[in-house]
Amino acid sequence: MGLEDDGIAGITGDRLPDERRIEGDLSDAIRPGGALWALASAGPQLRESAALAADAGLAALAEEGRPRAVVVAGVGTAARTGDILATVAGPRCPVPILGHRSAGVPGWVGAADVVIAVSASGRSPEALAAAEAAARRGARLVAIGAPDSELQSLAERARASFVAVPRRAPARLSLWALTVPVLMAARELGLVNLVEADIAETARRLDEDAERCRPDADAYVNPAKELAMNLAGSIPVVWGSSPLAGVAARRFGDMLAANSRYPVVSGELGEVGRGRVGLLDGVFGSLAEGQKDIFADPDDSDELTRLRIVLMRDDGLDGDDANPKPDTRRADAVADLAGRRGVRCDVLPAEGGCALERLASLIAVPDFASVYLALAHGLDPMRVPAVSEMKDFTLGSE
Ligand SMILES: O=P(O)(O)OC[C@H]1O[C@](O)(CO)[C@@H](O)[C@@H]1O
Repeated sequence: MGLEDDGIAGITGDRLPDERRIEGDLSDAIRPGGALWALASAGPQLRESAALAADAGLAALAEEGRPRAVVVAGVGTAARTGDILATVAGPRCPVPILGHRSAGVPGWVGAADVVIAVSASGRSPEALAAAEAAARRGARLVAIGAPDSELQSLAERARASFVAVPRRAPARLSLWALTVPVLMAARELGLVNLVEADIAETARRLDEDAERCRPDADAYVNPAKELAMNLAGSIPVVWGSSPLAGVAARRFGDMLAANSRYPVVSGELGEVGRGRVGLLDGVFGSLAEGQKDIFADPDDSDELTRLRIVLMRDDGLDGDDANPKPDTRRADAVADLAGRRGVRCDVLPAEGGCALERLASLIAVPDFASVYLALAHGLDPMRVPAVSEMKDFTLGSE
């Protein structure tokens, strides 16, 4: 049993959310190792990880020049770091950046490529197999994960760079600690333009958002509690208005599924506009809104389940050479379509002066909201028996 979702302690929790649960005693979640504690440490996590990566000898990566391609290998949150790298590098990046979520590496990977193997625990079979395959094929390898792990031994045997990220929380609560070394490796390769001030500003924003979302701030001043209660009892639909916002939307989907255990639809508006937007006209969209009994008891479990849209809106940044300004028409259209059907749409705007900070501005509050939503249902966000059982099954079958 480790930090990750340990213990099949039975499923506790209440089908109906109750706001009083997040206004009361949250000592379990704020104690060191608890979910709110881990999220509140996002800023320090990012700073610490940047310092560790700076000492990890990543500069050696640049010695062989620009690679043909970069593969970021891992699963779950580790794989999300590859999506973040791709979005921070932007569509004009001269080298393809590919997230690889299954064991090993794609067949074409060879000596001209760089493989970044990421695993918070340092023992996911997918990341280990990727690191092994990269070393065998002579690709440049960087490994990122827990100190004294199998991944570290493998990296040492392959004489590859290893960034030891201390493991203080489950992978999904260590996003920033895992992401920064990936970005810093890509910076050495000349693929992202990330200056120290960007890292400092992003960490500062994470600190400020943690302060706004702190447990003793009531829902009317706490944006995460407010978002959690707006989503309570609904099917959340999280759409991002640009590639960057799309990554944040999928991240919110990960967190709502794992922490709050809500079914979520998430994606980027470019693809959504081609079909998924039809959800607005469906059983949980306009049909539910049309048949809603406005006098119904909100605690009545027969009340129709409805969609709630969370629109992560990124209007881009003037003068950002890596990322052209996104087309904002789809975001306007979705908000309008939802409004005309009576489907609630909360808009979260991206803020900040660089891609990383803008991403953080779309991730921090929703991360907290996913934990508050779990707590409002009496669920323990740190214990997800289905995840542990699934792991046991898959490891057992190997
Ligand atoms: O980063 P690690 O330790 O390789 O774990 C990968 C993924 O496996 C899980 O533990 C379970 O699926 C996720 O929470 C995590 O993101």
